[in-house]
Amino acid sequence: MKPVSLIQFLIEERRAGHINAELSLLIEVVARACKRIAVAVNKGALGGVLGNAGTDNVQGEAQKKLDVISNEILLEANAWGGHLAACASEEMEDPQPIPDMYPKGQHLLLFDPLDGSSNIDVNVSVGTIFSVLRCPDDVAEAKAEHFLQPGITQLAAGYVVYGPSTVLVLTFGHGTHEFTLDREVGSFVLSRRDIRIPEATAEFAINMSNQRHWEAPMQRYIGELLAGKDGPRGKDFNMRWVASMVADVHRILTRGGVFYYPLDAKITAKGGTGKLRLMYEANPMAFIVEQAGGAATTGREPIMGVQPTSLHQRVPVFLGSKQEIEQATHYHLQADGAQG
Ligand SMILES: O=P(O)(O)OC[C@H]1O[C@](O)(COP(=O)(O)O)[C@@H](O)[C@@H]1O
Ligand SMILES: [Mg+2]
Ligand SMILES: [Mg+2]
Repeated sequence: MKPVSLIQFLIEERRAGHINAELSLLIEVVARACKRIAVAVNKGALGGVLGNAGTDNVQGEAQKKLDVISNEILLEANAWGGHLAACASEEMEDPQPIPDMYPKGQHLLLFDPLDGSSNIDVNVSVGTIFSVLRCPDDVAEAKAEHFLQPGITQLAAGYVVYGPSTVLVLTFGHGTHEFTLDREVGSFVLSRRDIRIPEATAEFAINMSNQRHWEAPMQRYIGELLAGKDGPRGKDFNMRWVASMVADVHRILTRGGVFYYPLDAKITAKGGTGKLRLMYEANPMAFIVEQAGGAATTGREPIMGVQPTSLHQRVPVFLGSKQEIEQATHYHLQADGAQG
């Protein structure tokens, strides 16, 4: 079979009426920016890109040099094309409108420029996550409030994993597709069309060090997985935790599995609502996973049904193989019912 490039795929999607020319350009621009990020990540110590930037982001987290570099690459690439009204990022408190000197478009782009920051310095996979929304009509200057749309309204979502190979995964709501970067040619080439996540799995991903802080239904669910063949589930489960959501989700899209970042007492004690960010981590990943036949909830409701109230809002994240996500969500709702 002849290789299908990302550009060719985007043309096909336009012909099928799944996207318009502006969204196609937006994806091309994001993919090009991610190729530049891949080069920076790949240079590592030789490019002087490792280590801390010496600044904190809006969430009070120490920024790595690559967090800042990746954010700048994405902003610069997207400023001029006429395909966007504004960008919002994990690394910026407020959205950045397209400068007045450039034409404005109809789309809003949200991104986590570098996901898995703690893995940068140890040469483990990191990534970029993005989500695309439509800017409401008649908005002269897009502000945070215009981004506050539930995940169900996303027009596109994707991520790029910078691992042994650089891989882009994309959805427009018509299946989830994977492209691998051909470094010699410099283009993304379709490597899997219409990815499917198996409904059942025997592999889970969670940061077990938080176990004692979890809510009772989470303790119960993971306890049953750990009990394996001897417990109520009657089968053994394996565990993986990369600590880069992109890499953990990519494994799930490759061989099935589930990923959990539940609420815990450490988070709630600080008034928090989760660890992962709704608008540029949870929503795009939920869209990608659901389009591949998986499920994505907060443990209580579908992630993409959550009405955002702020740009950097955090939510618990349960996603992956359907049967497990349904079971874990059922335990939470059952516990809520018993309490209420
Ligand atoms: O430090 P922990 O608890 O293992 O958390 C890891 C999680 O945090 C994240 O790194 C958060 O993303 P950022 O690196 O973009 O802040 C996820 O990718 C990952 O799943
Ligand atoms: Mg992240
Ligand atoms: Mg990040």
